[in-house]
Amino acid sequence: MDIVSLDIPDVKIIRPKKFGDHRGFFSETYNKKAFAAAGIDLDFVQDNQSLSAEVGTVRGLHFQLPPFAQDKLLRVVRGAILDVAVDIRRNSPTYGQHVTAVISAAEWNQILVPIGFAHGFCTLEPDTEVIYKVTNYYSPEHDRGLLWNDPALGIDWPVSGDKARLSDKDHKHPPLAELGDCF
Ligand SMILES: Cc1cn([C@H]2C[C@H](O)[C@@H](COP(=O)(O)OP(=O)(O)O[C@H]3O[C@H](C)C(=O)[C@H](O)[C@H]3O)O2)c(=O)[nH]c1=O
Repeated sequence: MDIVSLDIPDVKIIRPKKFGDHRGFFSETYNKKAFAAAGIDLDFVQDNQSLSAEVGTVRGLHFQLPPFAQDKLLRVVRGAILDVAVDIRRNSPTYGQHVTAVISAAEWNQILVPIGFAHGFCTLEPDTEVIYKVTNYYSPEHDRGLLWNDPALGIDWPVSGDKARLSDKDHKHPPLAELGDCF
């Protein structure tokens, strides 16, 4: 298993080993002991899966407030996404800054987005299927969002606002300037 930190080092890219043979492949996609040995000691309590049919589907930017804040370990089992994590930890030197990574079935990579980040992605291929583990349960009362295309974030999304496919909810999140203190 390889682990690489992104420019905001709390966000990491993990690539598990993939054992191929004439039948196909096998991969341990998560191993708590291996993660702990790499200094990532998290207890995941819920698995999520989403399918996005169209290229340019944007889900995000989402987070849950404490005490239901979530670390997320995300992978793509079909297709590809541009994944985005925005640092919204008020006292962080990288507050308001973001990192991106292409996460795809072909790359067989994963992204670890810790508590304190608003998370989202844009699909790069049709019928993209994402699976991710979270360290806290879903709590609608603590579910919050940040406006995906807030100019203040400077995120270079691969889709323009008029072409992106979003949920009604995701059109209405506040920009960073109106977010207040969350973490
Ligand atoms: C997140 C979640 C949602 N739901 C229900 C609530 C809605 O009725 C339906 C769709 O939820 P939503 O539109 O929030 O789904 P996404 O837009 O894919 O949200 C996710 O998108 C980005 C990428 C994230 O990082 C979050 O994990 C998550 O917010 O599933 C549940 O029942 N449990 C859950 O944990």
